[in-house]
Amino acid sequence: MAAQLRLTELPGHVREAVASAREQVARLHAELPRWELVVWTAGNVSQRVPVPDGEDLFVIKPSGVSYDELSADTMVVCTLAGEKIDDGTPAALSPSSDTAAHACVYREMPQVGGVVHTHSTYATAWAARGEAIPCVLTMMADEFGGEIPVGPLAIIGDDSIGRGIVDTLRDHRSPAVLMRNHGPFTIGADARAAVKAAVMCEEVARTVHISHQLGEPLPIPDHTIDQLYDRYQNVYGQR
Ligand SMILES: O=C(CO)[C@@H](O)[C@@H](O)COP(=O)(O)O
Repeated sequence: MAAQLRLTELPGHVREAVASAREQVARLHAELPRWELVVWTAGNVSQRVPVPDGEDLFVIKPSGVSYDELSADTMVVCTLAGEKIDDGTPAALSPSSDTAAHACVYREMPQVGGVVHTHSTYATAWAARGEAIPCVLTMMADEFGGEIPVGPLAIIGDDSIGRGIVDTLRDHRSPAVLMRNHGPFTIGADARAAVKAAVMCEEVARTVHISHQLGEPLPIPDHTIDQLYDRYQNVYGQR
């Protein structure tokens, strides 16, 4: 625990931002079983807490806690070094086992406000083959701007998973990466956007898998992908 950092001693606006992030992240974890992206506790969501004139923090779920037992009060607050602060939760309550990976993404990609990790079945099946999901659906062009790339085999325990995510996505339009032999990690402007990317990643992984079983999916020309991506990112929905 970063003992020198105590939530109760932070400025009021930071404490309010932490409280809001805790509510959002706790609520968003319910989306993982809702969209059948996880079994048991095998997935996690986090959100950055910007700290003006200081180092940002982030909020992440506690490790191994059932989704129906999660609440805002149990969301763990960490530094960008991935260390739990004195956040009011029991000292023994450990953050997600993927905290180092989330922290690495937040340190290296300042535009990222949310990170999600699941082992959703079809996306993880593509990850097991180390095969990128080709951009053969307009929905993929819309959300991912091209293929969903594969990241390296990296073993949990240090920030090698995080470095693999950053090295793969840093210069890529996709908000999702299939970490080889492991599963998808997604990023977004906030946790909700990262959860959406995880939902869409599993949906297109399933569709392209089914298409592959029946024949060879047809590629979409790059200029068409660009056109679809631009429309979806800048026009689609309510502005
Ligand atoms: O993939 C792994 C462990 O290998 C983790 O993402 C998964 O079990 C979820 O762990 P947490 O409950 O977030 O610690």
